Amino acid sequence: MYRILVADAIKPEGLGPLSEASNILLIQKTVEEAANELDQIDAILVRSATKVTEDLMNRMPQLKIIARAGVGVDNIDIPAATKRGIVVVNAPDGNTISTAEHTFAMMASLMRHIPQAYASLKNGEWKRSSYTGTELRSKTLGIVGFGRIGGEIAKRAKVFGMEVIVFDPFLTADRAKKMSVTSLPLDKLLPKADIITVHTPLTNETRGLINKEKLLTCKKGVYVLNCARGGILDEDDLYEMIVKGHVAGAALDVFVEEPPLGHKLLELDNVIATPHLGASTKEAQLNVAVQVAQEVLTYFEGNPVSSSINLPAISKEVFEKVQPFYQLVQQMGSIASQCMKEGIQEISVTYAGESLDFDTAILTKSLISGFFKSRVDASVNEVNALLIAKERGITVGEKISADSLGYSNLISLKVKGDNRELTISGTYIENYGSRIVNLNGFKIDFHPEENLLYIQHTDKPGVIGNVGKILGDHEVNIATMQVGRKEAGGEAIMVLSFDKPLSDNMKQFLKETEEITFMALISL
Ligand SMILES: NC(=O)c1ccc[n+]([C@@H]2O[C@H](COP(=O)([O-])OP(=O)(O)OC[C@H]3O[C@@H](n4cnc5c(N)ncnc54)[C@H](O)[C@@H]3O)[C@@H](O)[C@H]2O)c1
Ligand SMILES: O=C(O)CC[C@@H](O)C(=O)O
Repeated sequence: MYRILVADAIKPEGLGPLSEASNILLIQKTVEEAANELDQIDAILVRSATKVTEDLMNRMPQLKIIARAGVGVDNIDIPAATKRGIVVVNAPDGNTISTAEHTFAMMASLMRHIPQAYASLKNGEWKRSSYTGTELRSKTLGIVGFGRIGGEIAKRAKVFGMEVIVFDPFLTADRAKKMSVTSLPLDKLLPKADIITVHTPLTNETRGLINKEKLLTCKKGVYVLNCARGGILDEDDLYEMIVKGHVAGAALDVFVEEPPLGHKLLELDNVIATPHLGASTKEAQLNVAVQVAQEVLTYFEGNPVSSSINLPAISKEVFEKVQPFYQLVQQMGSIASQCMKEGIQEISVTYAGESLDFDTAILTKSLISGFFKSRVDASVNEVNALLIAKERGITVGEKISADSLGYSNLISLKVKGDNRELTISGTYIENYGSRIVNLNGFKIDFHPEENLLYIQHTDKPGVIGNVGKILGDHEVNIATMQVGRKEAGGEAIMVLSFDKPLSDNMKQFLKETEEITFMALISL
């Protein structure tokens, strides 16, 4: 049974797939309310209120996945989660439209003083001339951060007859052209814009991105908006620039500290604000809940998730292509690791064949996690596998080869240890499953079963019979046996599978067969 803590207000209708699953228990409590059961929690679902710090993660030793019902993950300590092998997923586009619409509503309200006029009217006043506004038409809108929300705002601005200029260091010329916007460096955008709205994530680079120095390069009378994350617009600098009359007004949905109780910016008449409402619509909340519920379910079904922050992003089409190889590579990594019980310097994997024609990074991570699971512990997964390899000074390489040796797909692994090397190749055959087709240069063909014994020996009459006899004498039933050799009388291998795990003692008995040069018990 997986225990999932729903720590923030997430729309229950969206959690249907989780509440219907028989192996999942949903616990709707805050972290404080669940204090006594944190050590049993497998997944946590949050919005922006709960801060998932390293300390909180330490109180949750079983935690496997953190799901953010929204976009921004600045309330989650991603490096700490990655180190622990905890997958972090979000709902990247479920609230895009709502936030774009909210930003637009804020912009119109700011330019027409709607909140101030409303408050005045409610106060019994009728001050029409005090609230003369400015049209949006023909104004230049500067969008800083041109991702999903930035793009939706541009579409709406164009319909209002605005000119749109954007700054985003990762924007391609192609997307700028498709969206009919002018892409400019930040220092060129700022002096041109009548209104500036920021839509970047909050990172070390974007914290304070728009500060006093930058605001001074803007037109006198510029309007600014922040419906992304508190701190992208430096709050102290913004306050000063408004008070000095350089900035005409600001619209803020987000703050460095939330709630921003007693914040000096809220005292200014030309600052309008909402309490982080960008994503607060029925539609967005349902969308994000459905998206994260599906991701968590996918994860607990043992399948790769599609919107992880600390794993490579993977589309539905790629997911379908990856799935057949996902377990095969983990098993290959695990076999290699159990056959190479020594210090490892290098692991390299080669992908060949048409059915492996996708970004194989996720497979390499899965393979490396399989390699480390038997060495480190079960908390190794695709999230932290490469980090663990790096920490241990192991180089991981990935190559694509045109030669799949006649297979429709072929994955080959080479592990270089302090004293030996090991190679292993596997393939996935539709309707037939995973096969290991080469081990240490020996052609072979076996299905990676749960309990295996790998023996390398001199090719002599009686060796196979002797191994069978020793196992039989100890009441061990052989389920399958595959043999391979390069040439008669040279080195040969056998791979045996069993219904039950083989005890370590059996290795001692088998070692008496002097032709055996190497042996490894493998459990998958
Ligand atoms: N107010 C709300 O309720 C609410 C709701 C949803 C999202 N958000 C926030 O809105 C922001 C944007 O969300 P999104 O879904 O559009 O994200 P996105 O990832 O689609 O877009 C962000 C864009 O910022 C760009 N960027 C990154 N670093 C930059 C830099 N240094 N300078 C300029 N551009 C940079 C990226 O290239 C990307 O195109 C995020 O901060 C998110 O947390 C707020
Ligand atoms: O949970 C919320 O309402 C805020 C969501 C928003 O800030 C986001 O980043 O998705």
